[in-house]
Amino acid sequence: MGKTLFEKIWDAHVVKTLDDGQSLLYIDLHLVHEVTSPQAFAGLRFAGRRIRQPNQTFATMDHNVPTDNPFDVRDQIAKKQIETLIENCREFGVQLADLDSPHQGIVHVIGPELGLTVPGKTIVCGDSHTSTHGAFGALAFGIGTSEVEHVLATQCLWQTRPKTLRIQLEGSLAPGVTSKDVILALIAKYGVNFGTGHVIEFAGSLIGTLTMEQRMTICNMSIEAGARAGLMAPDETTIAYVKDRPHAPRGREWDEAVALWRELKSDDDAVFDTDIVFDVSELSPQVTWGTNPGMGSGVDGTVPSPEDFESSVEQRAVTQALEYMGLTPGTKITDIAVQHVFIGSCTNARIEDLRLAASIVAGRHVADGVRALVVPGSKQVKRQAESEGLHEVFTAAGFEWREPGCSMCLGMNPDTIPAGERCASTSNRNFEGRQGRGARTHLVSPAMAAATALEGHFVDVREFAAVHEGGVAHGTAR
Ligand SMILES: CC(C)[C@H](C(=O)O)[C@@H](O)C(=O)O
Ligand code: SF4
Repeated sequence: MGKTLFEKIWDAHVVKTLDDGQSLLYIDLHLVHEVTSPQAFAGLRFAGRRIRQPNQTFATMDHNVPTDNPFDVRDQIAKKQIETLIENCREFGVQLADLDSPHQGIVHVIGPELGLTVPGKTIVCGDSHTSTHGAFGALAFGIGTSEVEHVLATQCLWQTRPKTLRIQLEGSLAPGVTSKDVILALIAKYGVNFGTGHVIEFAGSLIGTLTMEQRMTICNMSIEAGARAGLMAPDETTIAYVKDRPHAPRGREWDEAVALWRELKSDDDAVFDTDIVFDVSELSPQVTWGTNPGMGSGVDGTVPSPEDFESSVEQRAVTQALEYMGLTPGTKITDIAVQHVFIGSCTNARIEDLRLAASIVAGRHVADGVRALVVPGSKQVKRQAESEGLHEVFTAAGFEWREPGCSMCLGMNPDTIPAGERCASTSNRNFEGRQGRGARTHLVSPAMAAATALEGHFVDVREFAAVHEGGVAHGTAR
């Protein structure tokens, strides 16, 4: 019997397996940020240990960074975490994309950008959206702070072998529908737990048509389906993306690596624990109406009623969600007005996301009463966007143009939404209080966020001329 992609990477990294099924995995890349690392470094220091492989450890700061002025950290806890990361990296010899580094940015944006993320690697970070890196055919998952310490000290990690789930994405996306809509629709259909205990391999004919950035958006949110990780087999698009990036292999090492990467795919006769086929051709742009990423519908839909759901557990969850969100069943999604729009986060703050949003707002203006923010995912994304003049398109339209960081994705820095107000957000989580106490988050694609900012309420981006003129085909607008 053949092997799945996951099994190939897993088997190549197992150092030893115990009778109870736990395996010790070798970790190729350990990404670190300021929020989940302080106790881990403190533990190392306490035990008098050093880092096993400092060259395979890379740190950045993102969650706490104020995006109006990164050097003016007003919050004392944030300041302490940022300073502590700087000290820890110095003491333990870890490479750090500091606030003044040209490489600083959201950890899941900079890993791929710098060529740290490559096919076949095992990648961990004390952060759930580490699943993003799976788009390269790397086995990448989030770990807790005590595991961060374990990996720092040993470069290994104990894990139970997850099950495998394949999702075959078939068909092609309509103009204005993006990979963000694919993952939101999948989670809306199957729920936030369907991936629990599994590593998802996204396969099917759609993947080959997507850019790396679009693929990352899907893998980023596989964690919101409950999965341990999301994976996609590397192909020529992956290889072209990685080539010549600062940390990518070079010369003979590159040739050898590419030869191995071309073998990294599930064998034809590989068997998955679960197999799903999902047709994307009829998808509409998605908008979440509730308080988990699975509570969503097409923009052409309406807010559901608790009675539309079968189980009493779901009915209660929906009742509570609608109350928190201040929504009435039957309301058209397009009748929901927003006061804030956030284009950013590790899900959708890469250059293609910004190009797509800019193509929609170009020459137009943000609606009255709407505050709109664009927060590039990294310094590199920001530089690239500015070299293309995108910042001018955004600022002329009334958007704020910020410095890189997690920003409004979560309320750990000054960018928050006031209680009771509504935000169309390109991020990945819409939990209660996620963007600030009492804040109401609606998850959407960058195209939808841009269109919503202009109208002041949700609107079907497929009605925008830019979508049809410039070929805003699932997010590749230039
Ligand atoms: C702060 C961090 C631990 C957290 C995570 O693990 O995902 C954050 O990045 C998030 O998106 O909620
Ligand atoms: S951008 Fe949001 S989801 Fe991504 S790492 Fe930061 S807080 Fe987490």
